[in-house]
Amino acid sequence: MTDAVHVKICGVTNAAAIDSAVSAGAHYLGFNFYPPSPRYLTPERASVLMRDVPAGVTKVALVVDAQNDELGALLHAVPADVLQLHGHESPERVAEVRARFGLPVIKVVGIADADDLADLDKYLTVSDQILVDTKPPKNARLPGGNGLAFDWRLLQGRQWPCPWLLAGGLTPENVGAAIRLTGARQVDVSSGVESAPGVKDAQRMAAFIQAAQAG
Ligand SMILES: O=C(O)c1ccccc1N[C@@H]1O[C@H](COP(=O)(O)O)[C@@H](O)[C@H]1O
Repeated sequence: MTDAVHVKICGVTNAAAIDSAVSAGAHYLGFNFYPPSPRYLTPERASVLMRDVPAGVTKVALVVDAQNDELGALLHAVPADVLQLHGHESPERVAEVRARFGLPVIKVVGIADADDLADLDKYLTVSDQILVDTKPPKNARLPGGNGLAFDWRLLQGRQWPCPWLLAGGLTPENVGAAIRLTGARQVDVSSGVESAPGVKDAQRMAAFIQAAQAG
């Protein structure tokens, strides 16, 4: 028997959403520190919410092209377990962040076509995990969290030497198919389990986790 698929619920913004996600079996919770996002939390607010996350659930701090002073202040304020780098961070920058701040790093790589998979390879030795997400369209307001899927067939037959998560436009309705097609053992979702931008829906989170683990 294989282990259950791990689910990351990204962009939780209040205690009720955290409770629902944890009760439903989320393995990771994502806290968003990108100010333009509807899921943005101030470090002060996030630190209050993160204190009550049970041990065993990984608290991920999502940042976009954050500089060292910003990261230092953030990690001084919040008890994050992992950093998610969701911007244009180079492999050298990922290595620097990991060494300087001493936390495991999830580097996000955006995929639109097969060429983007070559970029992914550059991060395999510097990142603890890779998050394979949809490359944002040029006119997108956000670098992620847009509810857009990429062609999952691009990942068929791929294997990487480090753990990875699949993201981008996942929903309770499509996550099972996405897992079957890609072989993902970890999935990440934000807008697909919301009733409005930034508002997590308890039923959709539970349905998503159930579908992923049945997947
Ligand atoms: O969710 C956001 O607002 C966000 C903002 C900036 C960078 C990343 C963001 N979200 C991440 O994007 C993926 C995919 O989101 P979705 O499921 O397609 O809505 C999500 O898993 C978050 O990690």
